[in-house]
Amino acid sequence: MEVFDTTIIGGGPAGLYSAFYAGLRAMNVQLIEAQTYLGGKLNLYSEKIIWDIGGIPPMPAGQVITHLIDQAKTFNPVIRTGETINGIKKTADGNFQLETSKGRTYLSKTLLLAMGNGILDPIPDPFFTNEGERLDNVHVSLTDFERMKDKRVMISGGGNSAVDWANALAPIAKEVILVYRREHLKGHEAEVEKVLSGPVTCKLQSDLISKTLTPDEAGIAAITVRDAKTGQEESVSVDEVIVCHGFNRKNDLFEQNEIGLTVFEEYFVEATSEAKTAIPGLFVLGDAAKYPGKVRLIAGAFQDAVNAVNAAKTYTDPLANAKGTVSTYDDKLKQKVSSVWENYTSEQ
Ligand SMILES: Cc1cc2nc3c(=O)[nH]c(=O)nc-3n(C[C@H](O)[C@H](O)[C@H](O)COP(=O)(O)OP(=O)(O)OC[C@H]3O[C@@H](n4cnc5c(N)ncnc54)[C@H](O)[C@@H]3O)c2cc1C
Repeated sequence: MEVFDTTIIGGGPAGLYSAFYAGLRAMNVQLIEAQTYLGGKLNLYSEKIIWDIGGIPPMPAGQVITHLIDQAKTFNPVIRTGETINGIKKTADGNFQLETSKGRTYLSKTLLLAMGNGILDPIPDPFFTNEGERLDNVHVSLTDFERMKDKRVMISGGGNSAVDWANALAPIAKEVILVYRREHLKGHEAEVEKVLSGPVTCKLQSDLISKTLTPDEAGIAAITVRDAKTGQEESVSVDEVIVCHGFNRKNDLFEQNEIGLTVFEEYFVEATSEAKTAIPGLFVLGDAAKYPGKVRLIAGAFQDAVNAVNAAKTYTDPLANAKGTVSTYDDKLKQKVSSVWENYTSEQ
């Protein structure tokens, strides 16, 4: 059976960038993603404009995913989607043996844990269903902005996602009404400030009491909102509803491994230094990692990926350059560099 130099668990920004970087370091790589699609959490906000990745012009997260996937494929790693790692052991000769949901077994010299907060499924809320049936105008994520044009959109929730959606939809929707049961919104200060001072109608410390369905009972036509401070109730008519109540996280791997992999603090794996964990050959990166100063952003995932790959590289080849400086004059890269250069000059 083929033994990979490294196996990356998770196909979000951390996993995808490390697939590229490990290829750059001449490693034999496989990446395994539980969902049937790549991109990790970016799929939850694929229409949101991302503007905080250095050197990349502002673009929707969906487009960032496309670029990440293209880059990840540069050195032809094996990429498997729709397959969950649900067991890890060590073999007598020191390799990791991975068991997957498809009943397959893979061998790998090192493991890069890029599993974010685990496999995410929206937390179900019966309020937004009709006798258990999903309603047509209720969404937990958006891939179709056009649909929101000139609509009255109610957002339920007050965390990062709710705040981001409110700001993103305000310029195109007829009205955005954000309802949150707490007093303060959570999220980046600038984004929260924008919601509070912009055109979004904010109903804080408010609860959703009851709903009126559309005549065909396929969607929600209006929601009664109660102001918890005054007790006043108001029926708000809506065209679309976005529910941002968080996600259930599945992280069975922490219970289903025989290598001593444990959760350090809720959903996180402790990195000792430069993405190293207490388990030799196992490295952690991206949102899954916990260490002082960890930044849970795409840019943070990229830095973790470089450190994790360099650590994995020197684990498999102790004589390899630990800092991972890769010259574009390297034989392996010459051809790629010249084709990039040709494309660039022909576009000028
Ligand atoms: C609403 C919202 C808005 C955000 N906006 C920004 C922004 O504007 N800019 C920014 O820089 N960051 C933003 N972030 C943060 C950014 O999305 C994360 O920091 C980034 O996605 C982390 O990447 P990751 O690869 O570590 O994890 P994830 O993106 O979570 O990917 C982890 C992947 O691992 C897979 N996985 C988990 N367990 C297994 C298993 N056992 N087997 C196989 N696969 C598994 C999961 O399915 C998932 O695809 C935002 C986050 C949210 C929620």
